[in-house]
Order: sequence, then C-alpha cells, then structure tokens
Amino acid sequence: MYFSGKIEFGVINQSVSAFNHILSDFSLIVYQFQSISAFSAVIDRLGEFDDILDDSESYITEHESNDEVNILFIENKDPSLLVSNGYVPQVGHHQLLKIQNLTLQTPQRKNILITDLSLEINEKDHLLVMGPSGSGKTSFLRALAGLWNTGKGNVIFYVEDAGKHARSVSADTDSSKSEDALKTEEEQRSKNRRPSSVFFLPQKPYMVLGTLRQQLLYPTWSDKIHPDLNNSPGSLPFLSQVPSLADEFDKPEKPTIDDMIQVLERVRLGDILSRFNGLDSIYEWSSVLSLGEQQRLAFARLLLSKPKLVLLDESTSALDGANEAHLYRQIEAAGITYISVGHRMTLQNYHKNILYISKYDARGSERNWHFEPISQTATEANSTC
Ligand SMILES: Nc1ncnc2c1ncn2[C@@H]1O[C@H](COP(=O)(O)OP(=O)(O)OP(=O)(O)O)[C@@H](O)[C@H]1O
Repeated sequence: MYFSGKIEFGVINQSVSAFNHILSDFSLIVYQFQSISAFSAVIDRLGEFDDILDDSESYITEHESNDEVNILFIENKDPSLLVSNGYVPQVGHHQLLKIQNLTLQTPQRKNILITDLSLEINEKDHLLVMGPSGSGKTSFLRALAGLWNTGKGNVIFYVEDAGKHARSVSADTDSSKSEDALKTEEEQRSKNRRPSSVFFLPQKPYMVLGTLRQQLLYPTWSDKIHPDLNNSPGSLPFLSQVPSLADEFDKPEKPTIDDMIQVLERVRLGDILSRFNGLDSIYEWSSVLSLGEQQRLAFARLLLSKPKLVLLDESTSALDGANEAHLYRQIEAAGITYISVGHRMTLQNYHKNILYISKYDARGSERNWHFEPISQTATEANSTC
C-alpha cells in the first residue's frame, strides 16, 4: 500500500506503535493473572467478612436489651466519721466486694452462664471458684474486671482513702445540691471506673519486652508500656490501661532494687538474677522462662503492688503443690484477699469459701451455683491426699 502510494510511511509507523501499545496492555492481564486472581480472592473474603459483620449486627439489634452488669465503686467511709455520727464500725469486718443479683451472659447474649448470683467478700474471705470446664468461671472474673457487662446485676467495689482521689464524692461536694442529686452524680461517676486496688493474674502472664526490672514493675509502675491487648491470650486488659489521675494517687511507692531482689527470693526465683546477669538485662522472657517461672514472676509483681483484692485465674496451674502453697502463704501474709479460679482440690486448703458454678441448663432449677464455707475437715483431707 505504501509502494502504491495509498498510505504514508508515517501512518504505518503510527499503526505499529499503536498495535504494540494495545499488545502490551493486553499482555498485562496475562502476565499479572496470578496477582489479579489473588486480589479477587481477597475481595471475595472481605465481602464475606462484611456480610458476617452485617449478620452479627442485626443479631445484636434483634436481641438488644438495656440490661447490663453495673460496676460501681463505693467509698468505704472513714471509721472516725462514722463513729462521730453514732455508728460503731465492726472491727475486723472490712467489706471489699458485693455482688448483687448477677446474671451473666456471653457477649452476644446467646448463652446464659450464671444466674442471679449474690455474695459478699470481706477482707481475708478468700474465695475459690470451681466448676466444670466451660461453666463460666473465667467469664465471672471478666465480669468482676468490668470487661463483660452482658447480663444484669451490680458488682460493687468498696474503695478506700477517698480523700486522696481527685474525683471522690467528699472532694466534690457542692452544698447547694440535694442528697439525691449527689447520689445520682456519684453513681454516674463511679460507673465504669476501674479499681486500681484490684489486680488480675491470668494463667499465662503477660511478659513485657524489656528488662527483668520492667517485668517486675509491670503493670503498676510501667506507664510507658501499653502492650497490644491481643498479645496475651487469656489476659484481661484492664491492667494495661493508660493510668488515670486517680490511679496516680493510688500507686504504692515505687520499689527499690532491694525490694525487687527480696521479692524474687520470696517467690523462689532468686536464682534468675545470676542466670540472667541482674535486673537490667533484656531477654525474650516468655521464651527463656518456663510457664511456672512466669507464674512466679507474676506473683512477684503482685507482692510489690500489694493490691487489696486479686483475681487469680488458674495462676498457679503450672506449679507443683509445694510452690503453690508457698505463694498462697505469701499473698495471705501480705494482707491480699484473693478470688481464685482453679480445678485442683488442694486449692481448698488456702481458701475460706467456695463458689461452685455448674453449666447452665434452661430446663433445670433457677440457680446454677452454690456457695459454702470450706470446712476444716475437707482441707485436712486434701492435705493428706
Ligand atoms: N468471647 C466469647 N464469646 C462467646 N462465648 C464465649 C466467649 N468466651 C467464652 N465463651 C463461652 O462461655 C462459656 C464459659 O467460658 P469460660 O472461659 O468462662 O469457662 P470456664 O469455666 O472458665 O472454663 P475452663 O475451666 O475450661 O477454663 C464457654 O462455653 C465459652 O465457650
């Protein structure tokens, strides 16, 4: 066509370049076929995920209920004030926790776990929670920690030293407000606050990345460490929160090096100082320490923090009987009241009362729990086992 003069050479050049362009565009699909199909698979999966989220949202809306478990913090009044008002406080009867008509459900309200539970815990009323696997023991601790609020009822913590708290009722009292208005205001304020005097030890303690010193100071004095909450399976995140102003007031004095060395001896971990070259060496602690050693380290943190109440979720499961007994003796001696979840019968030796939770059966009787004191004879029998 060029030689017959029907077409110019430039047009032929243009056509060749246009053809190459189209060829390279189509080749992209052939060359990138694998990536495009992977991309399409990801989009499909995201679509399915979105559908599941929509379904679960509509499930929650259908089963929506205004009921929830209320966590309240009430101040233990200064005994001297109560005496001047004519009330004589009972000596040795210091209230820590009151649970009122607690019915607990799983987060999407699909299952009931505990029905209508009421009990009170005073100082040194160590409580053991037992029951079959899946009955709701850990969920009960989650509810006490304020992590699960699906259900109904009240969990009341009695908080001390209100004068030190910036947000205390006494500090905020406005004489122009009626007593009822003040009470409602305080109830609102106290809702969803978290007790800094309550400590939680999971079965697998969270090991922070850092030195042995940082392990011991976590979580009470480790303001800069805010671990990924999903990092530690089974751990309750309320200990990992950013400390509030009130927490700052609550914090005990920071331990000295001597305190840290002593506490390691108390939990029978004195040898790790020489094994790992002192308090300031950095290791991946969850790999270099056995689970039993990690559990003892968690007890060392507890003894340094000295909370009023501790929730122990199978926290001694990896320890032998002698070490378990030793640690319970240490926290008892430190004046810490504990609520433990566990399966071993020997645990009864260190507790005063037992709460049995059985699996909820909708056809069965109303309550699926019972509470009773642990008799001396039972503990003696366990000791001889
Ligand atoms: N996030 C969740 N969403 C829905 N259901 C849950 C959730 N977590 C736990 N469950 C269910 O709640 C029930 C109680 O679980 P929980 O962990 O409290 O049992 P447990 O008594 O502590 O068991 P174990 O002795 O085996 O540790 C179980 O049937 C469990 O499958």
